[in-house]
Amino acid sequence: MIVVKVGGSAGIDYDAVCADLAARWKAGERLILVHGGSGETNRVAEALGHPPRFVTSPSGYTSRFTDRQTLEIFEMVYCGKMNKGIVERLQRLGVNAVGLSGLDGRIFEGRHKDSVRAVENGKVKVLRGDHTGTVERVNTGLIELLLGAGYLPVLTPPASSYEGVAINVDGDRAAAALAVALRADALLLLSNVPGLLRDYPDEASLIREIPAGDVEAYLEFAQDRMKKKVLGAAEAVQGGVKRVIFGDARAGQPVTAALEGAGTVVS
Ligand SMILES: Nc1ncnc2c1ncn2[C@@H]1O[C@H](COP(=O)(O)OP(=O)(O)OP(=O)(O)O)[C@@H](O)[C@H]1O
Repeated sequence: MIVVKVGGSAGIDYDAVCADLAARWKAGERLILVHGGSGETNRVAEALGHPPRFVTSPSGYTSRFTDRQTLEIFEMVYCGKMNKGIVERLQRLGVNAVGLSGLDGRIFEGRHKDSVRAVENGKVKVLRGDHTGTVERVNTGLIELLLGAGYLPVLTPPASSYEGVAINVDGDRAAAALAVALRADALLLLSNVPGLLRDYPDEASLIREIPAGDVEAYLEFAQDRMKKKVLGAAEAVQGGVKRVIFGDARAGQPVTAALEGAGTVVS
């Protein structure tokens, strides 16, 4: 079983990702796709007059402040345009894909965090009304039901809180939780960069290998949102996933290339 997470940053070639996935699926490989949608969410939020707000925690992690209106825009893009766009591509390629969010059947479940600590103008502030959380539980029963019946699951945030409230969760860490829960052989984190760069944005500074026991030491090279990807990789290998690969989804055969070792391989 392979869990593939494809991001939502500018430059990602979803046609290439879906064509590669479809070929592998038809050859008999068991796959699950998790996707993001941050770039398009930012664009739509601006267009709707509710621009995105990113906050940085005292420990340096950046996240989207998700008030109720932002959550609704997030759902429009992630569960709507992005999810259905990917499902349509796969259907056209002859793969019976089913697109679901983490809310559906509580595929992804976690605790709702209503407030976030953010550093603004050098001061730590507590912002309330946030709809975020971290995936703590995965409904593997529903995923296995779909896979067992021949459907390729295409999953996206948000998740469900334990009270049934929609929460924005990091897609990379959700994919890591899924890979752990399903005892996946590999987790691919595909985005618009060749992998983890030692000297971002210099693409020649690609880090090719990271020893599984040492992932957190590489957090220092990741800026902003890349930090969550590195954290997700650490969680996956600690949870027993044998290989995590940060790969490039901009062209070619992104899934195959990553599985063949292009990108940053954590093992
Ligand atoms: N050291 C680094 N190496 C590679 N990319 C980095 C690094 N530091 C920061 N980045 C940034 O991290 C981004 C990838 O993370 P991001 O979460 O934005 O992408 P995504 O997974 O495509 O999106 P989504 O949140 O929609 O799933 C890259 O586009 C790059 O700009």
